[in-house]
Amino acid sequence: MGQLVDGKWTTQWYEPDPDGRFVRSEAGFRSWVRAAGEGSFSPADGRYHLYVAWACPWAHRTMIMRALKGLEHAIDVSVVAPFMGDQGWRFNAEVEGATVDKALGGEYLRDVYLAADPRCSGRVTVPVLWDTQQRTIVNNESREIVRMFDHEFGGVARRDVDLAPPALRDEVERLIDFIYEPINNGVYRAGFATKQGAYDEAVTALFEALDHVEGLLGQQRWLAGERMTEVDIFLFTTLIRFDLVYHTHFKCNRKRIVDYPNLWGFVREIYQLPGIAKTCNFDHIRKHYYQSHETINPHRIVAIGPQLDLDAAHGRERLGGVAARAMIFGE
Ligand SMILES: N[C@@H](CCC(=O)N[C@@H](CS)C(=O)NCC(=O)O)C(=O)O
Repeated sequence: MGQLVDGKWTTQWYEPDPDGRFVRSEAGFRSWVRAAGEGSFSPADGRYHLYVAWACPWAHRTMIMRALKGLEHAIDVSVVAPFMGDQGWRFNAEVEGATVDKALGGEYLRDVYLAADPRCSGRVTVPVLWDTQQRTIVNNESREIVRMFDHEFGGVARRDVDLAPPALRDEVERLIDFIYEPINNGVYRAGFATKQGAYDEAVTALFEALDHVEGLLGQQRWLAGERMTEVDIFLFTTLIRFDLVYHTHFKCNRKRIVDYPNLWGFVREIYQLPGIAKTCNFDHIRKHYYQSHETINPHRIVAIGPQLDLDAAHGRERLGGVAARAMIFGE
């Protein structure tokens, strides 16, 4: 684990605030691909390249949106190896499920950042959307990459589905914000806390939010109501990792997701959609978390984890609403 400072790699762990709280830094590349042709990044088949880690919930969001929109043919993907050591994310095609850097051929993910900006400073994170034409990073913030795939690649995408439609847009934004701090980032805030008070604060807010969402998903099929939207993907990528790693490794162990009938059914409905199971690499998820965070797990032992029956009937039809399979795949 490390970061770039003025183009130089430094090996340093996350710096907590004085109260031991984990502080996540802002993504640095924030340009947009625009369908309307404003600006210099326009959508095109084969032009953009996506860098991901199968382990990472933020990268996972973009892989799910790519699959649901039918963008696999248009946006190729390079996958880093699960272990993130002192040198940061690394490409190693000898590890099953990982690839070389197909766009640039470098050894480390930081080489992609340095190709975009030789004097780059900041954390070297996945996901990264790379433009093969201008040879630069367009964006490295998952929320924005998801939105671009959803709205800006219409001419290229094989499936005509909108997961943040105008009538629901404000509600989707509100819900994305609502789940971000206590849930998506909350598991990290619990896991990376270096003082008891910081951990207590994070883990309490996390389970309060999960309890709330459990109640909501007992009344309606999706977070924004009748139909699946982007925010359901954002919740899913945290929940699918929860019982395997966050529960044990990040000490989020008041309950498991399987103990929440509505959350667990919700996870299964999304997991069972065409193309989603193959975006869930449980081997990379387990190895990445348990092996990479030496301060939390110094001997890097990978915990066995529970056996999850993700293919069991999800039973979400009883809530009415729109089945995602019908909405997206017309089945
Ligand atoms: N805000 C970013 C966060 C991305 C992020 O933190 N990714 C993690 C992997 S789960 C990473 O690459 N961390 C490397 C580091 O912090 O050095 C997003 O949502 O895209």
